[in-house]
Amino acid sequence: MPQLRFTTLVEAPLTVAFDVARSLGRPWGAPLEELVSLRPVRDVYSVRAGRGWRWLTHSRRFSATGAGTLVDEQVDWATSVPGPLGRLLDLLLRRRVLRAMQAHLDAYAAAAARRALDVVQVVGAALVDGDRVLVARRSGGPYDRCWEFPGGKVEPGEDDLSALVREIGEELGARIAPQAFLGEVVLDGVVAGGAPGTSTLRVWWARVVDGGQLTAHEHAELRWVTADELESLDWIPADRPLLPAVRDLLARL
Ligand SMILES: Nc1nc2c([nH]c(=O)n2[C@H]2C[C@H](O)[C@@H](COP(=O)(O)OP(=O)(O)OP(=O)(O)O)O2)c(=O)[nH]1
Repeated sequence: MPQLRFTTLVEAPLTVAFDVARSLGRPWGAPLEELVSLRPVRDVYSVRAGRGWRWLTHSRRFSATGAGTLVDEQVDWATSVPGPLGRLLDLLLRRRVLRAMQAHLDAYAAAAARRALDVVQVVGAALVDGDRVLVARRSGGPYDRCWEFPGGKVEPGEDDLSALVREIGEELGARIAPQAFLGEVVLDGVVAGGAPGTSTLRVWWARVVDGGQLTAHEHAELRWVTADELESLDWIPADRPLLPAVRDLLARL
């Protein structure tokens, strides 16, 4: 069965990458049927009886990376003509799909990066020391007394890692070295006046580099916990999907 794959790295959080992809539509002239829509990680569309094809499906997977959202797309189709004529038709369709997707993806990546500028992002650190990770308890606001990853909002023009280093300096009085990207979750609450479900929290594994004492300048409490203690804490609910990645990290180190 003919098939083409495409990979695009979009400078936008998962939610923006997904929402912009959907608002732009698909580069096919025929009506689309939505088969799957799992915001913000996956969707699948199909087109029936288009020009020259019997059917065509277009699936996308959106995954978080430290550099933005990776969008993996796959287009599968079947032609209605058998034999050599069918093979020729397939070649023509392949060229058409390639051209349509390339134009679509260039416009898409640019539109998502532009939209990302309007969405305030949150970054957090999973600070590890030995077999423990630092968790911080919020003080005040809608998540009063809930546990979270220390961090905060990325300021306009700032990149994620600079924001992370700055926030941890302000909140804990410590200098950190980010090590690796751990994961991204959708925040269902309002962040900086934005629509609920638009901002995401992106968390990096990090180490404290200056070896000094950590001080809770903005939190009610700081605690170093083991992997086994993680689940039982009263976390901000949106953070929970990140806990398996933190457990894995602690098991690996
Ligand atoms: N830092 C952090 N924020 C989280 C987590 N989970 C979660 O939903 N949030 C939400 C709570 C807030 O709505 C938002 C972060 O805002 P913040 O108040 O910590 O940011 P900030 O330090 O930049 O604060 P400010 O400018 O408002 O003073 O993200 C988490 O694990 N860590």
